[in-house]
Amino acid sequence: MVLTISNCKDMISVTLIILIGVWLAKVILEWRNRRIRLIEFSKKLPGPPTLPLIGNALAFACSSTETLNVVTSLCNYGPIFRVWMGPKLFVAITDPRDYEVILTSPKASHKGAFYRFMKPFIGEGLVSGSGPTHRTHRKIIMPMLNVRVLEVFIQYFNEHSKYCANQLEEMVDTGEFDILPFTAHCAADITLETVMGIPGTVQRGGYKQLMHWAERMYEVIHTRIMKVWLHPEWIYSWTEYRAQEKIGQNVIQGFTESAIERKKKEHYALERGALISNRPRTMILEQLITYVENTHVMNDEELRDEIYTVFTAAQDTTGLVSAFALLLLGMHSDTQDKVRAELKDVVGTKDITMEMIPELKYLEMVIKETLRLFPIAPMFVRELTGDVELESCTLPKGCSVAMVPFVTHRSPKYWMEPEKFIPERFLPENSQNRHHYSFVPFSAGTRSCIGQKYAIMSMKIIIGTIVRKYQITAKGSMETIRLKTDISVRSVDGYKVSITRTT
Ligand code: HEM
Repeated sequence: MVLTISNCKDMISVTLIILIGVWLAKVILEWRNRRIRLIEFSKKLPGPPTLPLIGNALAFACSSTETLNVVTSLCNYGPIFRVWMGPKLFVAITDPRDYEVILTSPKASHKGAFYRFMKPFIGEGLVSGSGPTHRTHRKIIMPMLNVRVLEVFIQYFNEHSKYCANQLEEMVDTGEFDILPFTAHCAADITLETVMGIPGTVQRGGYKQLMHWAERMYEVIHTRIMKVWLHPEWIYSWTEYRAQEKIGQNVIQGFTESAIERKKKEHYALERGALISNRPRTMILEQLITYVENTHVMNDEELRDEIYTVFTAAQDTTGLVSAFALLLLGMHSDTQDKVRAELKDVVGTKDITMEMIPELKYLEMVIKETLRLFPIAPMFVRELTGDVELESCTLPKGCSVAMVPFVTHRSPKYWMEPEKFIPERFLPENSQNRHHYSFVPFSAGTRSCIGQKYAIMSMKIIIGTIVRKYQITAKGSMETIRLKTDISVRSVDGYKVSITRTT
């Protein structure tokens, strides 16, 4: 038989079709087996009754004021339980021993699928990305927040905190007001300066659009995560949320790109000697540009997403936790007096220096206690890339694991009088018998917060500068603070305080 070219082509096509068919069948079979395994495993766990197709999704389709109540009440199913969000299995855990296993396991370093809803705003930056690119970028960015760098940043922490305290002058003896806009704008100026390397003028009324979207973005992301019918792209793209997302994306990306362009021009001008600066190039964006120009390890898009990720991760959190801490100090005047006495002792009337930071021990306990009661990330999720063995069971590959610090931080199993604000519980002698992972406001392990030192330092200076100058009072008590969540934990009624000058 003569083998013609067309015969040959036919044979190749048939072979290709067979190979693709075999590969497809293998993929489908593996997927089916994985699903059967997940379903069988889920049957062994306690959890709320499920509906066909949507599972428990309706329980989460609630308002942001109800989300934490829903999650807290689900935790009554025990330290490990299951929830189905449509086709996705979530195993929720609240035991610190299980946190330790998950947070230190290389098979649990992938962020859950829902983090992809953050991508329109922060791309695949450190918070939302996973895999080898994430590991490389983390290795590059983490050392950029070292002590030597923080020594340069402290000047900006002080400068903007003092501006904030001066702005509060106009609120003295005027009655109740919300302190969050003051601390949030102060934190924004600090982060603009130290992360982007550009003058922070939010407290002077600058960057209004950016600030609006920096906050609104979390509400949009949270809504999509919680409402399972908004997950498919073909539905979401028809909604008002997508239209809003586009506007926010343009503002955020436009702002970040122009900051990068300015800094790149500055970088080249300094290289050419056309510009002279007496300041070290330590702001995160400046460090990153120098690194990328030398190594070409990130493209422009990655650089943009990483820098905005660090900006928002630092700004939203430090402003919010400072407001919570001031609210709590307003409700606990004895604690506030102790903080002020320590500040008088350690700092006097000077600026807070690097050497003074570790000496502000009581203030640190106040910040930790605030983070215990109001962990900014009330829950974090990992997707397992392999089986992981806990004490009680083996979690199967492919399931999502939700850790719930909001519940663990308030559990009577690990904390005495958990609903009370008692900073002294963080004294070394009172912490000895506590499991290390019972307090995880910054997460832990390979995906822990890279800005922990920056955060504690900047918050000590924001809170310390305000408390030195003003006596704060707040009505109500811990029990009366109503909470909502839009990724972060927030107070429904704001952070209402009154201030008078300290004598
Ligand atoms: C009170 C302040 C802060 C709190 C409570 C906090 C908390 C957290 C938590 C819980 C995570 C893990 C989130 C998850 O697994 O989904 C995280 C990650 C992260 N944080 Fe923070 N953070 C704070 C401040 C900061 C600051 C000041 C920066 C930067 C200067 C920063 C940068 C980051 C980054 C880049 C990640 C992602 C790390 C990774 O996955 O590799 N954070 N933070």
